[in-house]
Amino acid sequence: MAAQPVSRMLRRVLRSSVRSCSSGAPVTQPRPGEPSQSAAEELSRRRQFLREFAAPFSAFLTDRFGRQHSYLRISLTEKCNLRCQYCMPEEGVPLTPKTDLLTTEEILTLARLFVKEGVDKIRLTGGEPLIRPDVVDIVAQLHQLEGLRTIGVTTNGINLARLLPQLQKAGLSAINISLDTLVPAKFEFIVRRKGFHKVMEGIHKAIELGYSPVKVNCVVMRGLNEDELLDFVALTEGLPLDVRFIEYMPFDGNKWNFKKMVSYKEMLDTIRQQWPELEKLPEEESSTAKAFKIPGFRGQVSFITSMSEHFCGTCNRLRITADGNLKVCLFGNSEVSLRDHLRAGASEEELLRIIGAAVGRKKRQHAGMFSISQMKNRPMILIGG
Ligand SMILES: Nc1nc2c(ncn2[C@@H]2O[C@H](COP(=O)(O)OP(=O)(O)OP(=O)(O)O)[C@@H](O)[C@H]2O)c(=O)[nH]1
Ligand SMILES: C[S@@+](CC[C@H](N)C(=O)[O-])C[C@H]1O[C@@H](n2cnc3c(N)ncnc32)[C@H](O)[C@@H]1O
Ligand code: SF4
Ligand code: SF4
Repeated sequence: MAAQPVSRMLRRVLRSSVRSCSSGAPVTQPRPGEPSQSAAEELSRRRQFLREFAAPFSAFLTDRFGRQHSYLRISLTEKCNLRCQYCMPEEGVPLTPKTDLLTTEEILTLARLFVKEGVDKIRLTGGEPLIRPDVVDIVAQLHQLEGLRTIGVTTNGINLARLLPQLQKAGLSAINISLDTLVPAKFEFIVRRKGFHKVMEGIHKAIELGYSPVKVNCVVMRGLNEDELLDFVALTEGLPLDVRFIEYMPFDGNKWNFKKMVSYKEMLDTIRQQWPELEKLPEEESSTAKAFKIPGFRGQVSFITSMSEHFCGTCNRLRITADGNLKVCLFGNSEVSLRDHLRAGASEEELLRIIGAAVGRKKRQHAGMFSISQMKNRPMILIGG
């Protein structure tokens, strides 16, 4: 049951009006004598309108809790030029033989199918997506897909300054860069490789090329970098960055333990002690991050609170791993191989039925951090975030 083109258009217009509202664009002006409406009220009014009047979303991408999955994360590679402690074991991970990884054609075939069904945002991840030799070409081909509004990349930033001009020309619209410390020696310790200055160069290149905001992902770990929270916040005074502090999450081989996790509340307290004027901002309904700003600063800070306050209720994300598995939840170990079905010659309808069944089995929420830490899952590098 493919979504109708007109209803897709309507949905998109309405969604974009919700987005423009949540991103701080002007809201409806009050009539003379009426109280002015806050951005949050306006956002909630537009969402209500969207729920009531927008045409149905693809049934295959809608789960039993009514969540509509319009955001697809595709892992382009299992390899990486860094070895971050929180993501992978020092000795590396067993890699899938090349013949079992998705080819570029297979990635594009799947992307086309998902976009046809209503996915309007694709994020390329990895491993490190910018080490895939044809990444620029993949972005260019995705850019041709009608209905795809956002093409994003999450990168460690090492190859970014060099590749970003080409990626931008190819159609890359959003960029998230991982950086966990502002101290070069600590960088080497956390990621077990050199490259701090290249990442900084990548961040400045993204700003120079007009990406706004440039999101900086910072995984906060006790004893490692929680003492740098205020320095990261200070960075947003003069730069149009969205620094996103991420709670440390458990994955296979990353030695997670509760004591190393710094919770959202604790981070917020630390920042509020220095900047009591920190102000909450509205955000998109399905955002992974809670956003804040210090009045007068160019940038903002956010918190990705997967562990202490999950956001599963508004989840709109599906994942395809580099070896072609559809993973409906970051913390769920149930996967289905789209690669095998594709290679066996499955038709679009058959693929959609398989995708729909997997989405239908998606759980309401993740199992809680202590259960997750005991569960079998992939190492993060083989998922892609
Ligand atoms: N729990 C949970 N965490 C997620 C999910 N998607 C992304 N993250 C985590 O959020 C952090 C930042 O991920 P990004 O790759 O920048 O993606 P994003 O947060 O969706 O980025 P935007 O599209 O810019 O909102 C990483 O630690 C991801 O693992 C999700 O669906 N569930
Ligand atoms: C797995 S990486 C892949 C993309 C790219 N290599 C990068 O580092 O940006 C995607 C995101 O997941 C985050 N991440 C990795 N391991 C994590 C963990 N244990 N807890 C929270 N976030 C994690 C990274 O910081 C990064 O922002
Ligand atoms: S977080 Fe990204 S850069 Fe770091 S090891 Fe994992 S995939 Fe590589
Ligand atoms: S943990 Fe799973 S259900 Fe929750 S937001 Fe992440 S992907 Fe979605």
